[in-house]
Amino acid sequence: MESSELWVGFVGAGRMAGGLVRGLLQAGKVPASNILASAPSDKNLDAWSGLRTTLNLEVVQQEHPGLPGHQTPHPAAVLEEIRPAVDSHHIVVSLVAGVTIQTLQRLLPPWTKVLRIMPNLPCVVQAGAMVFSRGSNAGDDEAALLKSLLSSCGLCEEVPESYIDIHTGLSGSGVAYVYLFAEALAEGAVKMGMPGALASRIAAQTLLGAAKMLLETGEHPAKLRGDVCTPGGTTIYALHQLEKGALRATVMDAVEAATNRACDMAKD
Ligand SMILES: NC(=O)C1=CN([C@@H]2O[C@H](COP(=O)(O)OP(=O)(O)OC[C@H]3O[C@@H](n4cnc5c(N)ncnc54)[C@H](OP(=O)(O)O)[C@@H]3O)[C@@H](O)[C@H]2O)C=CC1
Ligand SMILES: O=C(O)[C@@H]1CCC=N1
Repeated sequence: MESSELWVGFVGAGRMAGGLVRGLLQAGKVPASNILASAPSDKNLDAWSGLRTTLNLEVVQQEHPGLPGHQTPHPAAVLEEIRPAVDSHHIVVSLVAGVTIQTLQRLLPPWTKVLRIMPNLPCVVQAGAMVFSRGSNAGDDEAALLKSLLSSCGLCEEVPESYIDIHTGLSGSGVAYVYLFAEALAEGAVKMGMPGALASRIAAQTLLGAAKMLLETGEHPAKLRGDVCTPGGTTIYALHQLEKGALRATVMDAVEAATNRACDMAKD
């Protein structure tokens, strides 16, 4: 499909939807004139300047698929609202954490083509990590279209739906754990006398470089970590402190807590 024929509508104009739009626009995948977003108020719409914004129903009444990105206690109200306008040519894509394909299909007309995605915020800089799963009416064409669109925002893999909550704990939320780590690194350097702005820039570059090496070498992180440890040198002293603070177990607990919360949100 030509990008000029493709319409993308966002029900909910929040931070994650905005991040995906920025990724899509930067990659030239969809013209700005073909993007529409709805919100119940205009408090977040400043970030959407240059794009059209409207009411929920109108997003779906246009000739384009929808990406419901709202954060409400439960999606039922929003899906009930848009349901009358959902047509067989729409592809409904949900990025709502914890809401299953079964729930989406139950709340939409039975023939609706439903896809569920879990993105993360670095989509904004086209370095996102996304997974998606398809509902029973979504076929190869719909999956390929979604993958081609989202690949412009970063890594995008189709996975069994059972992995989506895990991906939420690992990566959707995981971005925040990494920011916390970056902050802690920089604060350690500030404590030792380095100016904060410089320490933050160096912390960010350290994370970027370490991530790039992981991806480009394909090595296990333990191997790369070992390469940094000069025998009797600085790094092993620091790692000993991190192990005493149970960093590894704490991070594993964090992924588990976020994954379990995503599962629980399905029941809210
Ligand atoms: N932030 C992230 O990093 C990630 C978020 N997600 C998912 O994205 C979704 C949105 O999260 P996030 O962007 O952080 O949240 P935000 O609070 O930034 O955005 C939520 C948006 O939804 C709008 N909204 C609320 N109720 C309705 C409604 N009834 N109809 C239409 N729009 C509505 C809000 O409008 P208003 O502000 O005017 O009330 C707001 O613009 C969540 O489901 C979350 O699970 C997934 C992966 C990562
Ligand atoms: O915190 C949340 O619930 C959402 C989902 C993943 C990232 N943000």
